[in-house]
Amino acid sequence: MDSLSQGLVADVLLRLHREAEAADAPLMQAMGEATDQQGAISHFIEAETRDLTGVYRGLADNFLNVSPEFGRFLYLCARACKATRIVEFGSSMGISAIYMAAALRDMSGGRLIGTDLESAKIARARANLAAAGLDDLIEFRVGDACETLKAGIGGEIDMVMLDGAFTLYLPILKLLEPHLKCGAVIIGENAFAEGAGYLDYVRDPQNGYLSLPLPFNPGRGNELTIRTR
Ligand SMILES: C[S@@+](CC[C@H](N)C(=O)[O-])C[C@H]1O[C@@H](n2cnc3c(N)ncnc32)[C@H](O)[C@@H]1O
Repeated sequence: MDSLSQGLVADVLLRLHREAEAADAPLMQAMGEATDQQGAISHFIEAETRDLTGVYRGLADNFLNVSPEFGRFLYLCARACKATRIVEFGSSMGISAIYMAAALRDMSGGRLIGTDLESAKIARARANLAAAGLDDLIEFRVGDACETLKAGIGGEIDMVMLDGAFTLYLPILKLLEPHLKCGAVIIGENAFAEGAGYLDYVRDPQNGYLSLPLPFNPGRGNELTIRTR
C-alpha cells in the first residue's frame, strides 16, 4: 500500500506544493537570479550566525519545503529502514513531515517528532497533517530544537531529517546521537560545507557514520548518512 500515489495524502500534498510554490515564488526568483550561488549560501550562513531567530522570523510566511522528488525520497527511506521513530529538525508548514508520516501510516504506525522555531508555522503544520489524516502520528515541538529535543525522544531513532538552520546540523546530530539506532538513516537537506562542520563530521568514518551526497537537486546540499555503530 502507498498513500503517495492516490487518495487524501496525495491530494493534500498536491495542494500544499501549489500553495508553497505561490508563496515562495518571489524568494525563489531572487535566489535563482543570484549569479554567485556559493556566495549567496555563504551570505545566508553569515546572516544566520549573526541573528538566527531574526532570519527565520523574516521567513515565517515561507514554506521553504522539500521538492516532491525529495519528499518521495524521504518516504522511500522511511519505508526502507522500516522506521517507527523519526525526528525532524525544521518542519515549517509540515510538507516533509507529511511524506514521512505517510510512510509510518503505510507500515504499521510509529512516531514522528517535528520541530520548528515559529509557532505560527507549527500551527499550520498541525492543520496540514490533520487534513492529510496523519496528525495522530506526529508530535510537534515549538521553539529552538537545540532545547526542545532535550526533552527526550522516547526510544531509539530510526531516521532523522535535518532541514533547519544550516549552522545547527552538527549540534542537533550530536544531541540525537545517543538515541540513534545502528543503521539509522540521517538525511541532510541544505547540508553545506560552510555549515559549521557537519559534513566533515559525518564523512569521517571514525565518528561512526558513512555518508555521501545525493545526486538529485544538485546544489541543494543533499546528503545521505548512515549510523554505523
Ligand atoms: C527549510 S525550512 C523546513 C522545510 C520543511 N522541512 C519542509 O520540507 O516542509 C527550515 C525551517 O527550520 C526552522 N528552524 C530554523 N532554526 C530552527 C531551530 N533552531 N529550531 C527549530 N526550527 C528551526 C525554520 O523556522 C524553518 O521553518
